[in-house]
Order: sequence, then C-alpha cells, then structure tokens
Amino acid sequence: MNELKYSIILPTYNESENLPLIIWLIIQHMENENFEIIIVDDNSPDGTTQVAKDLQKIYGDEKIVVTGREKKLGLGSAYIHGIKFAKGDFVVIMDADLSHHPKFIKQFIKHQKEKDYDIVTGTRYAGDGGVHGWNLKRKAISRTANYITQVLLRPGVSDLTGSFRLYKKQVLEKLVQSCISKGYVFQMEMMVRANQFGFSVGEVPISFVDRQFGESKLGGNEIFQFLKGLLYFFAPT
Ligand SMILES: Nc1nc2c(ncn2[C@@H]2O[C@H](COP(=O)(O)OP(=O)(O)O[C@H]3O[C@H](CO)[C@@H](O)[C@H](O)[C@@H]3O)[C@@H](O)[C@H]2O)c(=O)[nH]1
Repeated sequence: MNELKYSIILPTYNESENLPLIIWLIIQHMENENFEIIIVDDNSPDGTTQVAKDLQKIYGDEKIVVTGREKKLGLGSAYIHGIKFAKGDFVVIMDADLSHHPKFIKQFIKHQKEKDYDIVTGTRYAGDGGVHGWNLKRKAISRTANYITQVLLRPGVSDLTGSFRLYKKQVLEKLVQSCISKGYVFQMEMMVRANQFGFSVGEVPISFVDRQFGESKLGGNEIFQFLKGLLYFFAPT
C-alpha cells in the first residue's frame, strides 16, 4: 500500500448518470492506493447530490466526501471549494463525465515519483494523447485556445486547457491563491502561474473521450471568459 494519500476532486453539475460508474472505475483503478474522492456538486437539478450521498453510503464516508454550493458557480471555483476538504498529500482533479479515464491516475502517480514533479498534467496534444468524439467546432475551440496561449504566454506545457491533473497539495494551494479565474479558463491560468512560480510539470499523454451521457457546460460565455482571462495577463498591473 502506498502510504501517500491522494485526494481526487470530482466537480459535478448534472452528472447523476455518470457518477456511479466513474466512482466505481476510480475505486477499481486505485487498488492499493490510499485515496479519497471529493464530489463537489452545485445543487444539480438532476439530483446528482442525492446520487453522491447514496454512493457515500455504499463506499463509506472515509472514501467519499460530498460537498457543494447552493448553485452553479463555475468549474474553477468548484475545484477551489473541493481543495478545502482534501486531506491528501496530492490532489487529482478530473471530470466526472467519464471523459477522463481513471486508469491514467496511476500513470500520473508513477510519473510524479520519477522526478518528484510538482504537477503532472494529462496531455491530449503530445505523444499518444488524443481527443475522441468531439465535433470539428469543439476541436477547433480547444486547439485555438491552446495555440493562442502557447504563442502569447509560452508556458512550456502542451495541453493548457485540459483539466486532468495531479498536484502536490501545497503547490495547488499556492496556485489557487494566485488565480483569479472562476470558470474553464482556470485550467489555463493554473499552468501559466505554475510556469511563473517555477514549478516542475510532467506530462502524461491521455485519451479524452467525449461524454456519452449529459451535456458539456462549455458555452459562449466560458469562451468569452477565456479570452478575457488571456487579456488579463497583458493588462498593466
Ligand atoms: N460543481 C460544478 N461542476 C461543474 C461546473 N461546470 C462544469 N462542471 C463539471 O466539470 C466537469 C467538466 O465539465 P464539462 O462541461 O463536461 O466539460 P467539457 O465540455 O467536457 O470540457 C472538458 O474540456 C475542456 C477543454 O479541454 C476542459 O477545460 C474542461 O475542464 C473539461 O475537461 C464535469 O464533471 C462537469 O459536471 C460547475 O459550475 N460546477
């Protein structure tokens, strides 16, 4: 048994169909690891909180922590909320909609140990990494967001907008204190800040598979917020 503890944060909004399976898969793929799963649900109208509480009864409240906010307040701030409950030495952040396969977590852990990385990020844009199931528009949004950020900010990471990552807990706490973003742009800002602070970042290629159940919450407003976030880095301080 690995003595280091891992806190896996799952932000959820209308994920009642996906939650039982992702939790089961995490538990299968984290065999012999010391871990907890923190579900951050924003009072989803589809009853995700109740599903989370039912799963907590099955697997125990040592393994599953259920928390959340009264209403949908954005992905970035959901992570920040979840971190407050994390008791692990490391924090893993991932989507709850099965687009991030839990089998990669052990690869992140192994890679982290090899060079004592501060952060290990899954990448869809290097090595064997890839995206499956997105339409052309969605692929273009992701590629363009990554490209613009790479060119303007040169953070030295191939996938800036992905959210499947492992952080040393103290590193994550320092990063979230310095981040101002609340929505999806949070992922990009975290990597840019990590570069500014000089944190070491390892990459593990991952396959991102688009969700089968439910809908993405990435809308026009999130894209606008992303562009606004980019502009912020160039605004005089
Ligand atoms: N608690 C909470 N959870 C949220 C919120 N918005 C989204 N989520 C949860 O965050 C995860 C990702 O949301 P999706 O809306 O399914 O993301 P996506 O469109 O598939 O986007 C993926 O790709 C983006 C770009 O590469 C990533 O930036 C994003 O994190 C995600 O991995 C899911 O578990 C979803 O329920 C929110 O406001 N509050």
